[in-house]
Amino acid sequence: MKPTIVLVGRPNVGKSTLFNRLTRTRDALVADQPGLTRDRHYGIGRVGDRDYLVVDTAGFDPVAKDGIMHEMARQAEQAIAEADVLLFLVDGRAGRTPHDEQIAARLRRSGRPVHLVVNKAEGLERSLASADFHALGFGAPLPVSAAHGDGIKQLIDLVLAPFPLDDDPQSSEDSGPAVAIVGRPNVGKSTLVNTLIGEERVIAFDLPGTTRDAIAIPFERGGKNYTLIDTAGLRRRGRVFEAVEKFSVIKTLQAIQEANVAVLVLDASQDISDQDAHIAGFVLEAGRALVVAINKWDAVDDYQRDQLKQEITRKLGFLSFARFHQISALRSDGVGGLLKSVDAAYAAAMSNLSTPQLTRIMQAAIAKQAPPRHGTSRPKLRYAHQGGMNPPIIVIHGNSLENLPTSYVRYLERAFMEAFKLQGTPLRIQFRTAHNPYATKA
Ligand SMILES: Nc1nc2c(ncn2[C@@H]2O[C@H](COP(=O)(O)OP(=O)(O)OP(=O)(O)O)[C@@H](O)[C@H]2O)c(=O)[nH]1
Ligand SMILES: Nc1nc2c(ncn2[C@@H]2O[C@H](COP(=O)(O)OP(=O)(O)OP(=O)(O)O)[C@@H](O)[C@H]2O)c(=O)[nH]1
Repeated sequence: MKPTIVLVGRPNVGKSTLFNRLTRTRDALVADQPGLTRDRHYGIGRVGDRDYLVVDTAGFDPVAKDGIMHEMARQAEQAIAEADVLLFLVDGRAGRTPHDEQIAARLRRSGRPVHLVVNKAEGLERSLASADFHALGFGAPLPVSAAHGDGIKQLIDLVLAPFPLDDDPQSSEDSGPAVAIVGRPNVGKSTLVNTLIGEERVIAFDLPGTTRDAIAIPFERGGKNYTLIDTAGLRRRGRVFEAVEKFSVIKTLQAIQEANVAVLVLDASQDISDQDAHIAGFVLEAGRALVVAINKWDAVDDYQRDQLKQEITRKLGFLSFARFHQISALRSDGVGGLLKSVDAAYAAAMSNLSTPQLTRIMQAAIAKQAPPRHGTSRPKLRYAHQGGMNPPIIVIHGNSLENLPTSYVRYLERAFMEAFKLQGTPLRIQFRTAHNPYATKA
């Protein structure tokens, strides 16, 4: 499972700046998707070859006692409890403050590994930047500049060293696709799990070795095998599964990462909320295959159904690659169809795309619409091959590819999606230019 890094520190020390820096590479992958707004507090990131989740507790002031500040404090507490690593940020320019000391005392009680990070350290002498902060009692402070990017790679290498490198989810023919059922609180996730995999369909499963591991529950339906990925504390209580822990964004993100296919559950009786859109955005960022279940369809009238359809188009337009199903988990309506789409999305995500075919489709797309000129030159696309699965990655080689506008990249994406019928999975295109073999754009 990918480690979760949680950023804590008093206001203005640079937590959001560090969060943005740590999630920037992933940002680029999903930039310019119409309608997609990113969650400013939870993200997926990669530095070097390390993938991780990162949580910014910005605005979650752990010392506040009531009101909105209290709710934010509650979220910060939850994030601290679920962290694999805490980064305690302080301001190298402002020096140590009483507020830093309060936070230090709180973090010491958390029992989680804490690294003290001195931000805004650019241009400061290393010893000067650190001396004052030793007294906080977290060992040698690590100087960084979130704004300039200094010391970030070293920081990540150091704090993630104890965690094994984690591959993307693997599936075998025996266990079938790994499926995560995700959605905000109360949309009917537990009900859907029970409808899908009611007692008789569950194959024996082991509880995880450590609390960090996700639980994988194998089940069989319609003669096919699936594995349900659950990190949200789903436990068997007698005949049914029940969520024993409260909703957790971190655990939702972890489940998405561990799965081949995410089923996003929406509640037809409620408006589409930012939280729905954010969870959908994570699926896209993680590159997972996706099926959307509009649940509680039984509980809404025609007018509400119409309204909901419009809202989905408006707020979740960036999910046009996915299939939507109207279901009632409670009445077990539409669940078979949902699973068929899970199978199809999984197959699309795992497609083998042959080099000659990819190159042919690319050339046909270029013949129909050439890439726009950039200055005096025109980007030249030479050939394409597959660079990965789940999501399918298409690597295009050529010249001046860094000058391709995003709109043209989207055009190519659509051409590949249509030609290979890749419904249900996002697709990534990476570019390798002769001058700069590592430039990527998506
Ligand atoms: N000099 C310098 N300034 C920085 C650095 N990182 C952040 N800042 C500045 O510090 C200020 C606060 O940064 P934020 O990232 O908003 O701080 P924050 O901790 O998220 O603040 P809250 O959202 O209030 O919790 C901004 O003006 C940033 O530009 C840095 O590495 N060097
Ligand atoms: N009318 C109707 N109600 C449903 C349906 N599915 C679930 N519900 C109800 O919605 C409520 C929430 O269902 P849960 O399955 O507990 O929702 P959840 O998403 O697991 O909730 P959390 O555990 O809080 O994340 C319960 O009262 C269910 O009975 C449905 O298809 N139709």
